[in-house]
Amino acid sequence: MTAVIINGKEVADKKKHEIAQEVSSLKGQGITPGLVVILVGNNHASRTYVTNKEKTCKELGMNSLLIEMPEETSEAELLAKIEELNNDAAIHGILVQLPLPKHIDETKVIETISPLKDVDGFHPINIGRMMTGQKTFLPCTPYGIMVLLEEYGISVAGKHAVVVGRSNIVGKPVGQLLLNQHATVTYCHSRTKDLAEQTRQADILVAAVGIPNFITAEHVKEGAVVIDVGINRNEAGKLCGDVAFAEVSEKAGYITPVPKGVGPMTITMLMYNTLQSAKESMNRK
Ligand SMILES: Nc1nc(=O)c2c([nH]1)NC[C@@H]1CN(c3ccc(C(=O)N[C@@H](CCC(=O)O)C(=O)O)cc3)C=[N+]21
Repeated sequence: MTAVIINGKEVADKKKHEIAQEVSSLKGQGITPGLVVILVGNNHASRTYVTNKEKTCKELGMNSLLIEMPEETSEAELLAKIEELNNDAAIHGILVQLPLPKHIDETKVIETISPLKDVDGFHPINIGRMMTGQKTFLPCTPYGIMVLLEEYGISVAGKHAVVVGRSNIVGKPVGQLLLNQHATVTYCHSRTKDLAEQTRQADILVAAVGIPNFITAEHVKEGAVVIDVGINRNEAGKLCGDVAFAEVSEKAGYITPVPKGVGPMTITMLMYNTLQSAKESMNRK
């Protein structure tokens, strides 16, 4: 089988167009969605994503504010900045780029962001709401994956989904969203015995490990849907995922490439969440 390549860039462009239209109508009602991105220190990889987020905000007619704080910023200073933004009515979304310098407690930072402005969907209140299937901000990468499946007409109910990786930002929540859509979900991780035996059961396989070429053809059932969440750099400095694309795309039914797969959807869902936040702020007035 030769896999259908899921074009994340194309789906992202379509969704962004819809978001831009809504932003424009919201502006007519006197409100412009505003996103703040806080970058602490100068992690090079973080900077490209941040630039991308700013560019997309502008494209969609939203306000974007980048706050750069030096590496030496204390935890107290960062928390004070977040409190200030929590109380700023012009700001609808607050994203603190992760990872943070080691002297800052990420959990504390995430818990300080108002759940009403937590467009990353990382606050424990929003995670709890997601788990119980209530309406809330969904984490952007998992949400983007669900939108890709929907756009390609891939049904989830009753399917066996296997998630490799159990991070708080991708692995755990994507498994939860798949479960909410009635999949049977298996989580695999570094302590899993005989990984390939597990992954070969997957109708839908999500790779969120952070190791290039970790998932090979032997891990994949013929015709499976393979979602690659990895963002790695190979020896040549080229962006690559967790899946050995050439060999797996000969066996899978559907596959997401890296780049132009899941990545563009992540930023798009961030914009979507920011738009929803702005709309909800109007309803509270
Ligand atoms: N609080 C927080 N929220 C995040 O959402 C967050 C974060 N911290 N820290 C870093 C990761 C990484 N991340 C990406 C977003 C888009 C692309 C993306 O658009 N990738 C393009 C290519 C970009 C390129 O060429 O470098 C693609 O896959 O086609 C990648 C990675 C969000 N993150």
